[in-house]
Amino acid sequence: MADKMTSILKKIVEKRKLRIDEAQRERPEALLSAMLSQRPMIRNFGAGLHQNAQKPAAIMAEIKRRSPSKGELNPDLNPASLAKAYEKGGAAALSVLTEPDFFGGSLEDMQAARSATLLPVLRKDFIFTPYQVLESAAMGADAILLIARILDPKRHKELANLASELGLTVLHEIHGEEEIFQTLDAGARFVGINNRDLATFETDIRLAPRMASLLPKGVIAVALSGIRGPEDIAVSRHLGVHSFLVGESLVRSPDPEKDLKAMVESGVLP
Ligand SMILES: O=C(O)c1ccccc1NCC(=O)[C@H](O)[C@H](O)COP(=O)(O)O
Repeated sequence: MADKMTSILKKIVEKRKLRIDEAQRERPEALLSAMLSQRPMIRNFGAGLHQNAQKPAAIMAEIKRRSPSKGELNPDLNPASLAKAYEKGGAAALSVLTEPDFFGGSLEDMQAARSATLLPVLRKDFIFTPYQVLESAAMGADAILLIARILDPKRHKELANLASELGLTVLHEIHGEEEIFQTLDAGARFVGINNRDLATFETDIRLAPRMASLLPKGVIAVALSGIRGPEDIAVSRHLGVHSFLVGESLVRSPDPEKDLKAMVESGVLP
């Protein structure tokens, strides 16, 4: 395990280890492998993401009940109806938090959201074991998140390779420049740049465009965290990032379909 984690990440990972032990007792690897033949047809997660200023913004709309930085966001959230609103609002994909202890999520939330729409789904979790990658595929995810900061380079590559063998797309998350090499070495095609500093919880929406300019051509940058509305999307697009992950502002919205539409349509160049 990488020794570059903030204290919140350490806490989440420690708790996750206990949950993985429980899951392995409940659904051993052999069972997950058997389930693979019955998983739903994989949806193309990467197809909707882009870095084209002329297209509407590509937005992964997130489903999360609470977070360490903001506490309860929407305790009454219904994953299926929120997913439908996101689909109508023009989401490129769904991102569903499945971590239970800090975000109130579950694999059931992911499955309910996915079944309600035709959108591809990212399992948003803290993944650091091959078991979790297999579990994601068996439980119907189309894509997984791999966070560079919680992985050492060897494990990062191993998990990315396994995901690809299982037909899953990987969104690689980085925050610091020093994580770029590790991520590219793991074969990244989609790199999520987290605008939120997980040591302080401060967000800076200019971070993603700055870091995106350091990525090689052909790698798609996705701005993660802290996007509050169409103005933030327009600023980021002006600075060169056109794909986004938006959580809190949509989850708290009284009309997520309308708000998402406004974000999707924001900052398109004529
Ligand atoms: O959001 C947190 O407090 C947090 C703390 C520790 C690890 C991860 C955390 N967030 C996960 C995310 O990456 C966000 O859910 C995602 O980028 C969406 O961000 P936002 O639009 O600001 O809700």
